[in-house]
Formats: sequence, structure tokens, C-alpha cells
Amino acid sequence: MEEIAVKVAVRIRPLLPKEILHNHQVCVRIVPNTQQVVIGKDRAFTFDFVFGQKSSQEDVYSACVKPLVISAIEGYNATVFAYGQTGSGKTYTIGGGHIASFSDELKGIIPRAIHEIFRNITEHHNTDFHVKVSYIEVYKEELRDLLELQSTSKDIHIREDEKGNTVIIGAKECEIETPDEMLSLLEAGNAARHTGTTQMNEHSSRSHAIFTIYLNQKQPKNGQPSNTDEEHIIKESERSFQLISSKFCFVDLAGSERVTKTGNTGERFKESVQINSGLLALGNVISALGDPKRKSIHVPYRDTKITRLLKDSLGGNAKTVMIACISPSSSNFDESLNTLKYANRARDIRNKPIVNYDPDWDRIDEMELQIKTLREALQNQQTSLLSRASQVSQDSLCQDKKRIHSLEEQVAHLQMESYHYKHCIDEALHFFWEFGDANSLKEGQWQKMKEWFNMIEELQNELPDLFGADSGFGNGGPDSHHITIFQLKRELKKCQVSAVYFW
Ligand SMILES: Nc1ncnc2c1ncn2[C@@H]1O[C@H](COP(=O)(O)OP(=O)(O)OP(=O)(O)O)[C@@H](O)[C@H]1O
Repeated sequence: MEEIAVKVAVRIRPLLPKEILHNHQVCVRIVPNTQQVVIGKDRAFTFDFVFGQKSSQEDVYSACVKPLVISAIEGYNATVFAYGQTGSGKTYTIGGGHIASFSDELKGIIPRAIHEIFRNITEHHNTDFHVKVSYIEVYKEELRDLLELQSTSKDIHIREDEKGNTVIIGAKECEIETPDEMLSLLEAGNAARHTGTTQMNEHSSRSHAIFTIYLNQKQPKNGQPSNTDEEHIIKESERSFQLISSKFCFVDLAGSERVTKTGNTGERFKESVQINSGLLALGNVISALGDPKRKSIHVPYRDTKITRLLKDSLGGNAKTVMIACISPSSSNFDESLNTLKYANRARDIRNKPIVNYDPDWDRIDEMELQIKTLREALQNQQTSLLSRASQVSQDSLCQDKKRIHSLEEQVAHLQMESYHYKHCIDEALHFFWEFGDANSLKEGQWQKMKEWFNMIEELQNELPDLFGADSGFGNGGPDSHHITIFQLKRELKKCQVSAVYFW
């Protein structure tokens, strides 16, 4: 996995009207055509990007943030965070505050990124995007949902998933369809954020704010042509997809401040203490991560909420840009020098960005494929069962035919035998009639003769077909044999018809 450094930009804001009024001197400058900032006479620092007093919002956005938007669309997590002394221009740069009152030119990073993200979404015809947004703040070490103000800090928790991603549980995630919807949530969240007036800044942010855009994309796996390409239309059920989930965090940190200088008392003083301790903890995390022996050093992420929230952005799997904001005024020399040192340490942090494929989706994809294969196997089995059954029916029909044929032969044989016996009986009968009248027979012989005649009569009644209905002992003969064969053929026909009906 490739390691890349956290990129650090420095932005020097212009002198403010009141600073000009008080004749403040400028103590910071940029060395032309370099990425160097010099503070005082000769303290020089090199950064990835440097922006002077004349740099526009668009300059900052397109150099530092636009590449991160592209990365987020590709599936990387991205973070941009603004750090600096109170009143140095963090909220202005990030795009907080009352954004609707700004002209397009003055709009900060978040509104620009929102438009860029939606522009990219409309260009990716092949991909289904689901966009969500959450907006929370850490105020006096408590989490607050800026999109659901009635929820309490106890409802929101910070967790880490199995991949080391920071997950905010319990914060409202709003589904978004258009850039305007997202901008109005940003505006509403900005308005709900804790701000206050201090001597250093009329609209000072008293909290760390994190605006997160979640991008879930369902896209065809590599190598599959687009369905907009008419020659390659693939059935939806046959396409295989991958799900990529990334997030883009925009972090506006509360400003570091010297309590003596701000003149804060009461609630503002308590806020200052919390803000400074959070930023100190963040400084410790940055120092630990930038330490060459960092693998053996404990990184104190768990010390504060803001360090826990930024864990995957600092030393994790995100692509991260830090924008250090400084005031040019010599009255803020010490704070600006501190910010430059702090920012310089952040350049040593190495992250390991990865594209966030959703393994659950891969499993679903795999299961869908298995179901498809099983369905096909089941269908094949049904077809082969049917053909086997029809083979069986053909076989049994053949067997029936054979059985009927052998029965026919048996019946013909019996018919011939019975015809032969009948012939013998007829012969015997004629012989007895010729033999003489009853008087020539003895009593016993006459009795036997009568019994014999009765037996022949009974047989005639029982087997009329054999003896023939119209004659004494009938003339059954070969005709009755044909009748039986005809009946058997009829039975055979019935068998054939019922076999065809059954299958
Ligand atoms: N690059 C800039 N160009 C013009 N004005 C700027 C610039 N940066 C900051 N300002 C102005 O400076 C003032 C302080 O800026 P901002 O509120 O953004 O500071 P901050 O660092 O967020 O302060 P805090 O930490 O107290 O919230 C604002 O009036 C803002 O409009």
C-alpha cells in the first residue's frame, strides 16, 4: 500500500480594515515562484502550496481541494482541515458562515466542492450515486448535531470500523439529491454553530465543525461496457457491480487563542481553555505521527474528541490537506510563527489511502451469482428428469405391448385346445345318440348318461362364447378365437391412449 504525505498549504489573509486603521505592519511574505513563506526577517518554511494576500478563493480551491474531490469520486476518503489562530481566515477559507450573503467569487471551499461533486456525478452515467451529508461540531468537548439540534451529545458517539475508518454513530445523515439541498443544509448548520464575539474576531467560531459528504456508488465492474452504448446492452440481471463508499470531511477547527490577548472571561474563557487543549492534543498527534520513530511511539488519538474524529485523516487511509491560515500582521507574529511550525510538522505525516470497496456488496454479488448457477442447475435437472420420464413411458409401453402379444398367443392356444375338446365332445354326443335308446341301457348306464348331458349343458351356460349361442353345443370354432383377439386389441388400444394421456 502506497504511503503519501499529508499535504500542507499556507494561506496568508490580507490585513483587515481595522488592522490597516491601526497601521499594522506585515511580517510574513511569500518568496516569488517558490512554495516558501518567510516570517520576520529570515524564518523560512516550505509547504506544498502557498497563497498570499491576493490569492482568491478559487486559487485555493483548485490547487488544494479539487484533486481531493476527484479522489473522493474515485473512492478514496478525503479530508481538508483549516488550522490557525483565531481570526486568521479559517471559516472564510472553508466556506462556513453566512454563505448565502457571499458572491460566487467569495464562496469558500465547501460550496465549490459541492458543485464539483454533483458535476462529476452527472458525468458518470454508468454509476448510481447515493449522496448523504452530516454536520456536527465539537463544543467544549461535547458532540453536537448541527442538522438535528434537539439531539443531545449522549446520542452521538465516535467509533472505528474494522478498516480503521472513523464512524460517527447517531448523527443525522441527510440524503441529498441536488447541490442546492446540500447548500441549504450547510447554511442551516453554519447558522446553528456556536459562535461568539471576541476581541480578536467579531464572529469567532467557538467549536470545531465537521461537515461530511458521504458518497456511495454502485458501478459496473471493470471491463463491462456502458449501457448507454447501444451495441453492448447487457441485461441488468447479468451485470456485476461493485459498491464503493467514500467520504469527504471538511473540518473548520476553532482558532487557537491567547487568553490574555483575547481578553476572554467567563464562558468565553472556558471555551478558550477547551479549544486550546483540543488543539494541543491535535498538535501532539501530529508530532507523534511526524516522528521518524513513529512506529514505536504511542499516538494519543484518544485524548480528545477532535483527535479521535481526525484519526483516519491523520495517519489513516484518507487523502488529507491541511490549510494553515495566518494573519500577516506583526501583532500576530508569535501566533503565525507557531502555526507555521505546527503546519511544518504535519508535512511529515504519512497516510495510506485506499479505495473503499464495500466487501459486503462483493459478497452479495457472489451470492447472486451462486443463486443464478443453482437456478440453472435446477432447470437442467428438471429437463433431464422429464426426458427420462418420457423414455420410461416409452419403455413401459413397449413392455405392455409385448405382454399383450404373449397373452394373445396364450389365448389363441387355449382357444385351439378348447375347440379341440368341443370337437371331441360333439363326436361323443353323436356316438351316444347313435348308440341306442334309453331302454337298451342299464339303469346305472342311463343315469351316468344323464349326468354327462347335464354337465355338458352347465358348461354351455358358463361358456356360451366357446360353444356358440345358437347350436346344441354351438359351433364356436375359429370365429370365437377372432372375437377374443379383437377384444384384446381393443384393450391394447386403451392402454396406449391412457399412456399418451398420462405423459
Ligand atoms: N483571504 C481573506 N480575504 C479577505 N478577508 C478575509 C480573508 N480571510 C479572512 N478574512 C476575514 O477575516 C475575518 C476573520 O476570518 P474568519 O472568521 O474566517 O477567521 P477564523 O480563523 O475562522 O476565526 P475563528 O477561529 O475566531 O473562528 C473575517 O472578517 C473574514 O472575512
